[in-house]
Amino acid sequence: MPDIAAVKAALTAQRIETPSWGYGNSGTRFKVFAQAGVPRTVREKLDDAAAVHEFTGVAPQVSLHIPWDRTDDYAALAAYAKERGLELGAINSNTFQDDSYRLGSVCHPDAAVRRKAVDHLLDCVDIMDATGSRDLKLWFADGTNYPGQDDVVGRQDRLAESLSTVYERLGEGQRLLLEYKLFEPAFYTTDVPDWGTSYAHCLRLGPRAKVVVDTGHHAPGTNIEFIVAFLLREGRLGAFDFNSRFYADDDLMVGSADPFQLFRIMHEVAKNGGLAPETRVAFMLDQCHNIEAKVPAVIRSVMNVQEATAKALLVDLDALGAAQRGGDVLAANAVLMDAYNTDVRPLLAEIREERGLAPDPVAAYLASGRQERIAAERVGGEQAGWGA
Ligand SMILES: O=C[C@H](O)[C@H](O)[C@H](O)[C@H](O)CO
Ligand SMILES: [Zn+2]
Ligand SMILES: [Zn+2]
Repeated sequence: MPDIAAVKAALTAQRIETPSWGYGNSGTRFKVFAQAGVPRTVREKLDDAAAVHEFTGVAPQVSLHIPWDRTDDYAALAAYAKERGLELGAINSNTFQDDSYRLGSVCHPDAAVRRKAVDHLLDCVDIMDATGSRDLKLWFADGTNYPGQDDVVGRQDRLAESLSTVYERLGEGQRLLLEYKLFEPAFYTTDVPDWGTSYAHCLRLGPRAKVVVDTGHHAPGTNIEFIVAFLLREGRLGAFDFNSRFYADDDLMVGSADPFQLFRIMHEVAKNGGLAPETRVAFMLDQCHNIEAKVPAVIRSVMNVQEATAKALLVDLDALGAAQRGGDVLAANAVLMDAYNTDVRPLLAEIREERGLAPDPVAAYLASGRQERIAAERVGGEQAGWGA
């Protein structure tokens, strides 16, 4: 049976990184709904991230997205975050919102456009030097919409060349994380469409290049936990972009669409050393709260990851191993389902209370009146959102 003290220690040590853009306005091509109290500045986004950490105790890092979070003094921004108990986490590049990237960025046929994209990526590494961030997170919208539009191998050559230029620039302790995505905004080929393509480029680059698994970026029915287990075995799982979806890259609250899938993923993570600090897997959220209140939604998402992790840590690995070695299919499956069907909310409430936190962070946040306060204070100015 799992050692409860060890389970509690692992849950207390968990670190979940929240996305700055999750606090801003977001939507779809049909509508971006503005909400009262939405941040207007990167510092107000950090204030919201600090509130999530204040109520959950396990969200001390926040990812930035450049240029959405561009500022004049990143060292000062890091100090602002530190004063609020936060660290600036992954730096996300953005080579998908400039007109010159219509036919791609690092894979674009035109060398001048590729140069522009690579210069932006190098700027992001400069920002990492200033913020103390260790991870450069790269997602490319690059791809094609019609057969024949461009040369598949040619685009891979351009991608490899661009990535190696950036990899060479990485400083001490810094990593390059390459995110894949099946489709959107490209609808025929995507230049980094799946884990295999990202993994192959990472192998070619070197040991500090790792794969990002965004849980919304797979074809329906993909066994994501297999990919996670494989990458952990290879030492190439760099990070998660957690969210959930019913159809495509819906970016809904992690665990809201398929909590069993999240549990299966966290089972492979916990079982294969993915929670160990030295493995350096970053657990990030990548979500957009188009219609729901944003800070409570991020708090709920952090709790969903905690619950899936707690269930995964309660798997009786000895019993599971024995059943697997004995070929006892039903017993092996039952071991996992026992853990999954365990209500871990009392355990998590107990851990929070032992840390001086409220047992139910969402209820405590809503009762704090902070949501009403920021809605009253954050009037005027331009609300943050995609592209703002
Ligand atoms: O679909 C886009 C990817 O998930 C990226 O991680 C992107 O940078 C992020 O979603 C912000 O839009
Ligand atoms: Zn993502
Ligand atoms: Zn995505």
